[in-house]
Amino acid sequence: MATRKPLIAGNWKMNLNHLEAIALVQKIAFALPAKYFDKVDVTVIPPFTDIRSVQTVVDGDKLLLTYGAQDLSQHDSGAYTGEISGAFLAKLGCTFVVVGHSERRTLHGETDEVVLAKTKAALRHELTPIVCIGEGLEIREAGEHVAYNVAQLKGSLAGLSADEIAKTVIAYEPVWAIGTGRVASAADAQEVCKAIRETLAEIADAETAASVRILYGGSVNAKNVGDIVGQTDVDGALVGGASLKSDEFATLSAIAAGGPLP
Ligand SMILES: O=C(CO)COP(=O)(O)O
Repeated sequence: MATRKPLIAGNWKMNLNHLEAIALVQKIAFALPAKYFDKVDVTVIPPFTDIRSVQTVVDGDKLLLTYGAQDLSQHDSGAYTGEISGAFLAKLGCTFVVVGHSERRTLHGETDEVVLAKTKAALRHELTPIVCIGEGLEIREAGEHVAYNVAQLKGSLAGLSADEIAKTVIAYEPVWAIGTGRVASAADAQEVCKAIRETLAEIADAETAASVRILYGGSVNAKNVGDIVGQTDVDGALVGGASLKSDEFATLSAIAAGGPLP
């Protein structure tokens, strides 16, 4: 079976200006010595306006953490006021780009079709899309969460080749667990992440499914990350609030690396 290196991605959402971003990246780098990076990939996902500054710190200090963006346009250039091209993100040295976060799906009406188009745009520019899916509370309470996530995954990756799917990361983020402090149990996370991997085997192949990293997101912190990333099909976490605290983010990254604590 493929070995999947854990990935911890810090989604800063709309927090921190570019000066605050520089300070946070420096603090994370200080708190997380180089030795951890053999066992965990760590990335920060700041707002667009911070990325150039983050690039300067990462390159200047030769940091091992990577960075990415929270969204991109499905188009490469043109009359799309306010949109950001994947070409620009690639030029800034971004490794990852989040697509289809539930806040974009809900607040900006992004459908699976839009998420698919953005996933394709990311792949065109050699960015790794972190494709987000996740059910709301009503779906969970109705016990329909597995089928719902499988359908959302299929819609968001429809028509991609196995090679393209192999270049993605999938994030399962139950909407009811985001920013609420209500984390899914490790077993809840595993149930859906396992179904995601089985679906990847169906739409791509078993080898691809075994290689793709699947993250859990929703109220992840240093206390619960160990249990969550200990699950067979959970390969890391997409972290919101806790990614804004350097010590906590470094600690949870070290836990995902298998320790010891920094
Ligand atoms: O949405 C999230 C990450 O993308 C999760 O946010 P919280 O960790 O703040 O719940």
